[in-house]
Amino acid sequence: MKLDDSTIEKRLLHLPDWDYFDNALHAEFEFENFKDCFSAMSRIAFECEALNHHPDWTNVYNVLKISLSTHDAGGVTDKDFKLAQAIERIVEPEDE
Ligand SMILES: C[C@H](O)[C@H](O)[C@H]1CNC2=NC(N)=NC(=O)C2=N1
Repeated sequence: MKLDDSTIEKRLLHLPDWDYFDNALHAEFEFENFKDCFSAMSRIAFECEALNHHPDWTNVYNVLKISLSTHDAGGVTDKDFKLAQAIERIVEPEDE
């Protein structure tokens, strides 16, 4: 079920790397180099398969841009927050 804007904004208070616009959650992560970036991407890919939920993402060298939305629902759902949290645990483990 698509979440409403105020629910999304409230839940984003716990995810400071993420913004909400264009009906999706967005984050950008910068790594030391391509190897570190792609390594994080492959770890994220396993989480996506486990959750059966997949990001729109782009990678240029050491930068990873991720957008999360639930295509079937036409907006942001709990699945997107679950995946955003899983991505945070991979990319920013020291924040846990
Ligand atoms: C059949 C399968 O469950 C769907 O295609 C899933 C897979 N991953 C998905 N990922 C995202 N981001 N949105 C979806 O609607 C979606 N649907």
